[in-house]
Amino acid sequence: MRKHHKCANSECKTCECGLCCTKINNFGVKRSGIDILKNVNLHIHCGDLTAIIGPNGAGKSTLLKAILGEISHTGELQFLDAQNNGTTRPSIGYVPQKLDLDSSSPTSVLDLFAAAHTNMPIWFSYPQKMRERVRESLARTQGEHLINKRLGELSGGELQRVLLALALDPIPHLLLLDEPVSGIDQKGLELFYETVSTLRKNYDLSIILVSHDLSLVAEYADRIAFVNNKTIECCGTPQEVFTNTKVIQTFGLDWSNRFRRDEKDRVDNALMV
Ligand SMILES: Nc1ncnc2c1ncn2[C@@H]1O[C@H](COP(=O)(O)OP(=O)(O)OP(=O)(O)O)[C@@H](O)[C@H]1O
Repeated sequence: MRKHHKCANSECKTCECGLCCTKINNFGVKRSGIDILKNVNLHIHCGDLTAIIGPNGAGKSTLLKAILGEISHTGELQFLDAQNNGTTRPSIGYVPQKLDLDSSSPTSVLDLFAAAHTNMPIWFSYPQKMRERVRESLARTQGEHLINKRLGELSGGELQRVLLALALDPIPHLLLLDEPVSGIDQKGLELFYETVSTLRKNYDLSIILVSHDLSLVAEYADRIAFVNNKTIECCGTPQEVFTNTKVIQTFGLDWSNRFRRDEKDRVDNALMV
């Protein structure tokens, strides 16, 4: 049983973490009358990083948006605490794949947090307490120094860290991350995976991460769900998923071709039992 750190579920004071669970039961999504997802079932335990992989257009982002309630779906989203009591809906933090920002806007990182947490007009000077809270939030993702920066001047990786800190304030039951496909270099991506991995341990977070980087997924994910043909075709540990025939066929997985030499070594190490 996983040792209790600090449960992501604020209502769950005594649980041994690893026992809270978010259940996606029989999800279906139609867009413009066409099925995008059908019969999707997934259970996510707190403290687990679950990566969603699949070919382009398979429905990975659609699944996140459906869980978030941004697009309508059939089926049920259920949160069960350690005593197996269902709550109506888990609280959800979300980091989108991209954000369209006006680079000339004067809005700062502090303004963004203030807008999310208060209804103070942004020309007010913020109380010291608010600044401290924002600094603390940003510290979770090593972003304290970004507090006074304008959003438009943040790099892709910095913006991702700010959005991650915002999604964690307050700590949600479930954290949804849609990995950016552009704007972040490999080093920035690795830092992001490391931060996410540490956060899930420290806060026993349930995390769903849509990813396009199979080697980082192999290294950091506890479980992987493979979305293909409108549903989850296979779900399990990295080793189970990356040795699944459908996954191998879909990604043309010949490790020696798919990954650079150094990446291949990392994947092979991550897959070793
Ligand atoms: N508003 C919409 N109306 C109709 N079809 C849509 C709409 N939005 C997305 N789709 C379709 O739904 C399918 C799934 O899209 P989605 O963005 O979820 O895929 P994805 O797996 O996240 O892709 P990628 O890896 O390229 O980011 C695609 O075929 C897409 O064209």
